[in-house]
Amino acid sequence: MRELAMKLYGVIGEALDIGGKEMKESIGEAGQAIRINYYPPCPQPENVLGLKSHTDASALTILLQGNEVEGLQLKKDGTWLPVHPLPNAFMVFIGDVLEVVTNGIYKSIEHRAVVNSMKERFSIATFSGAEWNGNIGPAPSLVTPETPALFKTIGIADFYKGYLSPEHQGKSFINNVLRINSENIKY
Ligand SMILES: O=C(O)CCC(=O)C(=O)O
Ligand SMILES: [Fe+2]
Repeated sequence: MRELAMKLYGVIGEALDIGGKEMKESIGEAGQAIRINYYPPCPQPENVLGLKSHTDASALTILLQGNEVEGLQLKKDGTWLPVHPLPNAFMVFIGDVLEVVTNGIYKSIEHRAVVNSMKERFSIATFSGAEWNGNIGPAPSLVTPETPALFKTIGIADFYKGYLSPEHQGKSFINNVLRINSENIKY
């Protein structure tokens, strides 16, 4: 999974014309975490969420929908869209770290999981994140006089502290704290 994430950073760096090397250096020696989510059947699925709306703090999340039960939803233009599970396919999400590193060119995706009244569901998410001791900020080549830095550069430990603090919901940490001139942003 780590190798796959590193390959994807390389390809994203090429796509942004900054090269894979700078993209990988901006993320640093990527750390890995894994979460296995289990959603038991729920008799009143309309009253609960399996996982509330969030963006991942990772740079990239590689997700396997473990059985072929629908539950994952993505927010697009303000509407929740279901993601039909495909057998043997990984989903790749952009996380908040990659939004910051790409200076807002790649946007982290808001997603959630709903539950099913009859069927259990499980998913396996691997999170590829930034180096624990490093800093996180826009990749240097993506900051130019025409495209000034949209985000501050901060230590990754402070990044996770902010992401996890209870007063922040969804993308409010990167949008309200890390974003420079956040008053100009329309949500
Ligand atoms: O269960 C899913 O499909 C989503 C899991 C997820 O978003 C997460 O673990 O961060
Ligand atoms: Fe997630």
